[in-house]
Amino acid sequence: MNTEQLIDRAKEVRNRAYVPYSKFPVGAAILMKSGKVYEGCNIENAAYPVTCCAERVAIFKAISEGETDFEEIAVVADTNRPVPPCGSCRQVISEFFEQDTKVHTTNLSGEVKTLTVRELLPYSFNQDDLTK
Ligand SMILES: O=c1ccn([C@H]2C[C@H](O)[C@@H](CO)O2)c(=O)[nH]1
Ligand SMILES: [Zn+2]
Repeated sequence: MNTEQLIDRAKEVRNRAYVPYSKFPVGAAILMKSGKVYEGCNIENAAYPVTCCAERVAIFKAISEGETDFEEIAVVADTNRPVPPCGSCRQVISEFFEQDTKVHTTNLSGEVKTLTVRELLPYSFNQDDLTK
């Protein structure tokens, strides 16, 4: 599975987004080190803050299946620039991915901007901060 194929999987799952409020579908696909792929789309709610982003849906699916070895993630939306993951997702990505893991942000025009987790969320709060 190459990056292009992973982006295609993100585009596919984007079609299953539940977005009656924002009408802004997002898709995410994660390649695990095992070769397995986990997909996620954003799922909204009438109580708006209950919404879960595509990235977190995909990550939580993997974690709940006992898979923790993340290789790379692709995120896609219909945006003018490659879609940047929100702050909450950056924090969750940072919790579970190695800091040099690649995050491929993309849009439907085919633009791809690849960042590392570290670049996406520098100076992150993490579990080391919990113990002095
Ligand atoms: O990277 C992003 C950015 C936004 N959203 C979702 C949240 C909400 O459902 C909609 C508009 O913010 O897009 C994602 O899923 N991922
Ligand atoms: Zn998010």
